[in-house]
Amino acid sequence: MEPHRAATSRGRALPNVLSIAGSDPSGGAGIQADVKSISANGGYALAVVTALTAQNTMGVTGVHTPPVEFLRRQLDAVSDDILLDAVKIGMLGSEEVADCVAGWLDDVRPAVVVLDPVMVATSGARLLDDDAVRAVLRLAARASLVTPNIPELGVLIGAAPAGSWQEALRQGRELAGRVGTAVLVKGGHLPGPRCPDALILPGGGAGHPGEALVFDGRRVGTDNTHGTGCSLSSAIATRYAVTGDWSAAVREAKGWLEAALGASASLRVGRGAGPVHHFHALPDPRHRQPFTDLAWRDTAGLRHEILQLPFVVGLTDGSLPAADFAGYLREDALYLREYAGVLARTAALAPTETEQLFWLQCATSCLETEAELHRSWLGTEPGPRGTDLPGPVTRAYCDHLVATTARGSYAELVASVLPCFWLYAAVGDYVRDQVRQDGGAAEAAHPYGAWIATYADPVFAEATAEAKLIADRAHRAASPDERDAMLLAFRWSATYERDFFDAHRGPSADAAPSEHADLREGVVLP
Ligand SMILES: Nc1ncnc2c1ncn2[C@@H]1O[C@H](COP(=O)(O)OP(=O)(O)O)[C@@H](O)[C@H]1O
Ligand SMILES: Cc1ncc(COP(=O)(O)OP(=O)(O)O)c(N)n1
Repeated sequence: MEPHRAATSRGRALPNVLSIAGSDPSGGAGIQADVKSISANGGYALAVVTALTAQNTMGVTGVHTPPVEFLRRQLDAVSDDILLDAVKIGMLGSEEVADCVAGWLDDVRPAVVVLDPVMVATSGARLLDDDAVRAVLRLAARASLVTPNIPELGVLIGAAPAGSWQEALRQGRELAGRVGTAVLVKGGHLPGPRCPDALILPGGGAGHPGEALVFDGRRVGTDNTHGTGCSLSSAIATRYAVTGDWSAAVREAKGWLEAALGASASLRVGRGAGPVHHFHALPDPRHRQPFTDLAWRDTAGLRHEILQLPFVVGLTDGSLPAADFAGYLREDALYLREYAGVLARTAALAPTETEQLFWLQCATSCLETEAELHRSWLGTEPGPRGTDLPGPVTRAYCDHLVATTARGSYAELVASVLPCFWLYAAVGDYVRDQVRQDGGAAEAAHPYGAWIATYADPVFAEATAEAKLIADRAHRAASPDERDAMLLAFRWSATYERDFFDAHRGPSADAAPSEHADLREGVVLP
């Protein structure tokens, strides 16, 4: 057996780790899982394919093994050129393939070899001929570590699969003694809430031959265990190449795999036993960008729709009927009253005094704007609470906001209140710019010119900018689930903003602009 040599990668950024294994086109096991696992654990992955399987999460439907001469060619091509810090061996399929790999190992003598003696897939499909077991044992004697699962361990020592952890450890010791190689006994196939693995070094880690170093772990409640053996052995090979320490390599690889199993539900691949999430530790690319960039891009379609709405077109070219504009202002006043309450609740959840004060000031200015809308534009005083009922869109929008306050996440709430600032400001800027493009005279003569001029309020623009900064800050501090919830909350509010504009175009939409001349300069609406 090749003595365990320390990793040769020290001084290089990443160790070169070669996987010699079969292909699983569904990506969860085999060489595809190995490449992901090596990469996720800090190695540079190389891959030599022993066999092709037709496979998905439900099972294996076929195996095709290319001529072994070509396998040897692949192996030589890699080792002639590249210094290998570790080799992981997976599915071999036949005695001929196993002997070909053994011959190459004898010629190249890589520093570290981890052998996962793949025999049967979780689905039950055979991935190794019966008469190839002896060839695998010959290969095991050339490896640094062998990682059989419970049934494979039984086959390798010619016994029935162990029915208990103690029995598995006994079998592991027997295998280590027979092949003179370290053995990792894996508890995945045994029942129970724990999922231990144990490392048995044939020479004994601390001078105790056959001593088992147990790595306890919890059993993750998932069916997504396709490729756990492939992923674990590749991760151990990589971490050993980095650390030069088997105990550290197993501990780190096992911890990584447990987290990959825990995150597997987020992948949703196939209908059977799904893959683990090899890259669970990488930040979700969606979350590396500021929330405001993500949310703005996410709602591009909605914003485009808003600018095409008859209400916005009519407001811009002055053709909006007075009744529709008045209806819009009335609903706006009702909305602002409830929105002020939502902002006050946002303030209550704010993590800093500065943010708390900001939301409270916004709530106050909403109530002032509501009063101003009534006095200057609608010719009424704000009525007592509950006397004037909002329309269905306003009701639904406010209910969405209030429901978000009830869920209690500050980040989600900030995302849900933001479109009212930002979309209103953006639509306002658009309308003002469109009207200005027609020249100052057109602006002065515009039936809604006085209203449109209010869009230029610098205080509101400042508040919008501050609300965006707060949303980005909350997003950075949020959990992945909360970040998803933020995006969804923003999208819902943006949808209601669109519907709010869309609700204010009545049957009088064809009316001539001259009917609205009385709206200029804040003249009281009917
Ligand atoms: N449900 C689970 N929760 C946590 N770890 C698991 C689970 N299933 C398997 N493992 C771990 O995955 C690795 C591979 O285990 P095992 O299923 O025994 O091998 P194989 O995938 O080769 O059949 C081991 O480290 C084992 O402890
Ligand atoms: C091509 C290929 N190689 C190996 C396996 C078995 O992988 P393993 O990690 O033991 O996981 P399960 O398939 O047993 O879940 C495979 N299926 N395909």
